[in-house]
Amino acid sequence: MTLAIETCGLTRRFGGRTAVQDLAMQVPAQAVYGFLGPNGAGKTTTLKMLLGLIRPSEGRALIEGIDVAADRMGAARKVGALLEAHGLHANLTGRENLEITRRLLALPRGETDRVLEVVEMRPDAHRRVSDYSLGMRQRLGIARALLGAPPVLILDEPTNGLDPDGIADMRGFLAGLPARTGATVLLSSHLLNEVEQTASHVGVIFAGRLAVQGPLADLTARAAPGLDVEVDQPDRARPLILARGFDLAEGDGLSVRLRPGDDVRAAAAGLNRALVEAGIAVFALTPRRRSLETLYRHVADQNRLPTAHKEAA
Ligand SMILES: Nc1ncnc2c1ncn2[C@@H]1O[C@H](COP(=O)(O)OP(=O)(O)OP(=O)(O)O)[C@@H](O)[C@H]1O
Repeated sequence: MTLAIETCGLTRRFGGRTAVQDLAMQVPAQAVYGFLGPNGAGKTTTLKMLLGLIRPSEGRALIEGIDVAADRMGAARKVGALLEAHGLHANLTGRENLEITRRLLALPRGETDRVLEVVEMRPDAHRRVSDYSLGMRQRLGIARALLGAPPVLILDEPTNGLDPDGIADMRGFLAGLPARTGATVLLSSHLLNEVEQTASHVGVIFAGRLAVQGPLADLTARAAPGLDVEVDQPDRARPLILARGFDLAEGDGLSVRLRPGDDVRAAAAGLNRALVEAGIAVFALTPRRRSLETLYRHVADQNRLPTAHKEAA
């Protein structure tokens, strides 16, 4: 497997505080890698180390095999980035903004039209950025990251602040980027739905440590199936469920976590019988599909941290 991004023992301390610890990230070429974690987990610090904007305290980061600390400019040539602060000039047009970067990078003239085409913004290129929606600004920021066709794109929360339509558009756009441009995409997010619908690979970071990583399909297949249980006496049902060897997830309601490999239908039938025999009325037993959220909740419980936000939309 060719790796577009690889980190070994990557660690960053701020004073006595460790923001990122011993990170071993592996992003295969042409993946869309969703880098997921709650606020303050260390995502931005990691991205900044990958971009050579801050130095690691220990360990190293490789972009397309180039050590970022040893050859910062060489590594930078392989990467296009979208960070939170765009630095777009609001009083210039979209095209003029791109032209500034194109000239700085000494790229051929046609490059601006090429990236405008990729983000489908040619019809709006002549308008001032001050008249753009947030979604259009994000796209223009991505167009700028695409200038020079770098093999790796690093995008920090690319759907931040977008409306539901904008989020859906951006997801489709990002998921299709590797096929359209051959690039590898690393995107950070605290939104599970976004990552589940966009990414081919996922890494979850908690308190500076990578808790899980791998192809999304493998990770969700590994997630234990679940059952949501609605009864008239949850307080009596709870110990009964635990006595049958199942776990209960934190939160409102009775969210039963089965064991990996458990048959959901057999577990539901057995649980239903036990509850009814105990005189508890069962209103509903709803299987929960294996999803990134199931896995995330499990890892979050193990790390005793709040779950990431579900999308409001
Ligand atoms: N320059 C800095 N000085 C001191 N502490 C810092 C600095 N930058 C980040 N930190 C700390 O490192 C930890 C990780 O922060 P980081 O911004 O990487 O998290 P994050 O996962 O990107 O969170 P968010 O989603 O909120 O941006 C936090 O505890 C943060 O306070």
